[in-house]
Amino acid sequence: MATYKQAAGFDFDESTEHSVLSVQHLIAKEPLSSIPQQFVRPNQEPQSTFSNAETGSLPTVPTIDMKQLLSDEASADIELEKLHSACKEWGLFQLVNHGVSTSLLDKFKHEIEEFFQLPLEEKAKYRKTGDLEGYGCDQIITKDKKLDWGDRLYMTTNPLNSRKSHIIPELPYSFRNTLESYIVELQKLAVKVLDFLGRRLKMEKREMGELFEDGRQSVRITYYPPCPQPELVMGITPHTDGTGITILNQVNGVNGLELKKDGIWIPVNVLSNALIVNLGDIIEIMSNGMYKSVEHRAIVNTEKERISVAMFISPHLDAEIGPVTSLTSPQNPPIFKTIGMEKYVKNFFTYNHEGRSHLEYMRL
Ligand SMILES: O=C(O)CCC(=O)C(=O)O
Ligand SMILES: [Fe+2]
Repeated sequence: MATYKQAAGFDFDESTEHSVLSVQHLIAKEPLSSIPQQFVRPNQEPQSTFSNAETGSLPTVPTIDMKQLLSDEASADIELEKLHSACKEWGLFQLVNHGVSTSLLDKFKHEIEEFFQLPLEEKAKYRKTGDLEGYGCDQIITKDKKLDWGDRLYMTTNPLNSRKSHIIPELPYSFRNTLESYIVELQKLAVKVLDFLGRRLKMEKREMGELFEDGRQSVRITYYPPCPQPELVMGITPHTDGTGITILNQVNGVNGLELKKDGIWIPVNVLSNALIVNLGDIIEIMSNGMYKSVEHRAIVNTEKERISVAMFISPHLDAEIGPVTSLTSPQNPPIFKTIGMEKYVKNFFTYNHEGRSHLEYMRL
C-alpha cells in the first residue's frame, strides 16, 4: 500500500514513517522549496484578501448579541429580527455576549496549542487507518485528491457511546478536562441559539427541541500551518456543513475563514470575544429553504499558524430530517426529501452525489 507520504508526493523515509500525514510536521522537517503537487490547486477562485484590494468595501458579516436576545426589553424583538435576516441572507453571524467564559476559552486555547506541539508519534496514536476521526491531514488519499493545508483532530463527542475509545479518553488529562467543559458550555449555547431560530421560524417548540435533544455532536480542531505560497493551497476546501448549526471558535485570533455570498468570497474577520455561528444543511432543509446553509472555506497565510475549533451540532440519530410540518403547506410544498438521520449521515459521508453537493442531493 502506498504510504501517506508517497501519496502526497514526499520521499519515503523509513525511519520517520508514520501512518499519519501532518502538514505541520512535513514543513517542520525542512524548508519547502516548492509546494508538493497534492496541495496545489491550479484553478481555485482567488483568495479575497490577496486579490481584492477593496476588501474594505465588502459587506460585513452581521453580529448578533445574545444578551439582547435574552433581555426582557423591546430590543429583544429587534435583535430577533436581525438574527432572522442574518440566517436568511448570510447563513452565518458573529455571536457576542454568548456566555462562554473567557477563562475557559483562554485555557482551551492554551491546551490546544500544547496538543499540537506534541511529537508526531504522540498525536499519531489518535488515528486509526481509514477512520475519519482522529488526528492528521486528510486521511483518505487517492492519486488525484487535493489535500487541505491543515491538520485536524476530529472526534464525535455525543452520544457518549459513539465516542472512539482511543481518542477522547486517551487525550492528555488537562486537555481532556478542558475539552469536556467546552463541550458542555457549547451544548448549552447551541440549545439557546436553536431555540431562537425555531422561535423566529415559528416552528412548534417540540419540532426543534426534540430533534436536537441529546443530538449528534462532533468537534473538529484544525491547525493550519503558515504556507510559503498560500495562494496555491486551501486550508479547507469550499463546503457547506452537513450539520444543524456549527459554532466556530477562531482560537488564536488569526483570520482565514471566508464565506460565499452572491458569488463573492467574503472574509469573516476575527472579532474579539465573538464565536461564529454558521447554519448547516439540516437547518436549510428543516426551514424548507428559508434559512441558508452557507458555503465557506478557510485560507492560510505566509506568516502565522491559525487554529480553529468547529463544534458541529446535529439532530439525534432517530430523528427524521426534512422540512418541518409547520413550515410547509399546499402553497409552500416541501422542496427537500425527508430521510432518517442515520441514513442522512451515512449518505453524507459515503454516497457519491455525482458532482452535486449533499444538499442538492436532498433537493426534490
Ligand atoms: O477553520 C475554519 O475557519 C473553518 C473550519 C470549517 O469550516 C469546518 O471545520 O467545517
Ligand atoms: Fe465548515
